[in-house]
Amino acid sequence: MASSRVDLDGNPIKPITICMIGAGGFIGSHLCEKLMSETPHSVLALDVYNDKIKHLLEPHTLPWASRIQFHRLNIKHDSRLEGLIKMSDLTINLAAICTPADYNTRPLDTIYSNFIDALPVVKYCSENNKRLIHFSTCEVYGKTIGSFLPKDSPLRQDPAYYVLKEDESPCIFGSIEKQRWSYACAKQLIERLVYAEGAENGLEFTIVRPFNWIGPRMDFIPGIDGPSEGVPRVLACFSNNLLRGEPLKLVDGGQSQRTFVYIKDAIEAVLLMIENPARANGHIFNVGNPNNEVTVRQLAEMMTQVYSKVSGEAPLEKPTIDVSSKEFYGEGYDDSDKRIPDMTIINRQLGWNPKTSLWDLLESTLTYQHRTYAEAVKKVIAKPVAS
Ligand SMILES: NC(=O)c1ccc[n+]([C@@H]2O[C@H](COP(=O)([O-])OP(=O)(O)OC[C@H]3O[C@@H](n4cnc5c(N)ncnc54)[C@H](O)[C@@H]3O)[C@@H](O)[C@H]2O)c1
Ligand SMILES: O=c1ccn([C@@H]2O[C@H](COP(=O)(O)OP(=O)(O)O[C@H]3OC[C@](O)(CO)[C@H]3O)[C@@H](O)[C@H]2O)c(=O)[nH]1
Repeated sequence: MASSRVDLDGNPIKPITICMIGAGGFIGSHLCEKLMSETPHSVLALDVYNDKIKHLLEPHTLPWASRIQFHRLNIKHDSRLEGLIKMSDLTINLAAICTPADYNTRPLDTIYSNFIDALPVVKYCSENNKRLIHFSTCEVYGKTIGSFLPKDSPLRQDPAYYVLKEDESPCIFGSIEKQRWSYACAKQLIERLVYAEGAENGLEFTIVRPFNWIGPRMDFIPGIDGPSEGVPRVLACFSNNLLRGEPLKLVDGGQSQRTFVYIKDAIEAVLLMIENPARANGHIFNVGNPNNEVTVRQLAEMMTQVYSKVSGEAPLEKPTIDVSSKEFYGEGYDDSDKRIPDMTIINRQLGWNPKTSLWDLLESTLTYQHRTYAEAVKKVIAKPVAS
């Protein structure tokens, strides 16, 4: 495996050590899995949790045991961080608060997590001449230009008004009291800082803008492996509703549009960035699937159908219910209207294209959700409520 790997230009790929911050999360767990099963690279996995990568860490007889090391640490205050970055060839920073329910209700934590806490990571990489892959977000684009046109304007159909391009599209956020944008704004500023370190101090960097990557292990099911009152991202919210046999909640009518990409397709793109530094350095990449666009309402309808297929349970007569954003997320929520990634740059630099249709990715993901959670949810529902 190690000797036969070549990069996109035919050069042999040397094994490297990667300092992966936030390795215990959704994306980190899939990236660790890929690196362990298909590459010779080593990972220093940093996170406050490791539940999602336990299967890669134990037992110690696993074939990759010598190539992955977990370090339980909080990057907010841990003096080991610089040493771990120095020991590595590449740092990948995934650590963040990145659930929209937190952006308007915990704006300070959101801004600290996505900007302040990332500062030392950028600084240590720059000072020690270490390459950095920093995870940003598609949310830095905010709203589309088209969303400001009159509802009946024909220009709304023109891709120039909605397709999001790394090097051309503006970042359009709402007013300051719409605290939803605290996350996007913090991510935008850290992107600018990384970019400036590249321009002024020669930092070798790549910035990734994920467009709604979804799949197994995303977030948590409230009351099962996360807080009962917690609000995860839409895949886990809708999975939770389906597992409990309750209607899926459509925020403000579910009219917002998203493109969803299968986590396993997206991880292929990250691996290409890791192994092709000459093609990836200095670039910002959209990583998404422009062919998988739906409104949130359509997503709910499709998930209802797919879940019925994989669980064998008939769908509810009324599978969705409308809720206002104020009721669901609280004061200060706002939304991105539409997110279609332009794929020119990632295509040109890395030749990457997503493969999996929305139906197929939902089928494998909901099969996982049903297998992992259905029994536990049934038990919780069956428990009599204490009076
Ligand atoms: N999943 C997506 O579709 C998506 C979309 C846009 C952007 N992103 C970005 O990708 C990155 C990873 O996202 P994810 O979906 O895997 O989220 P996640 O919440 O599953 O993973 C983040 C991980 O970072 C860890 N972490 C947070 N703060 C930390 C700290 N101070 N010290 C140590 N560890 C810390 C968390 O414990 C968690 O395991 C984030 O930066 C996010 O903003 C993801
Ligand atoms: O029960 C629900 C939950 C959510 N919605 C609506 O679905 C849309 C998507 O919501 P979600 O996936 O939670 O988050 P966003 O796409 O808005 O934001 C994420 O995008 C990338 C990332 O940066 C990290 O993943 C994050 O910020 C939205 O319109 C919700 O209102 C619903 O109707 N019902």
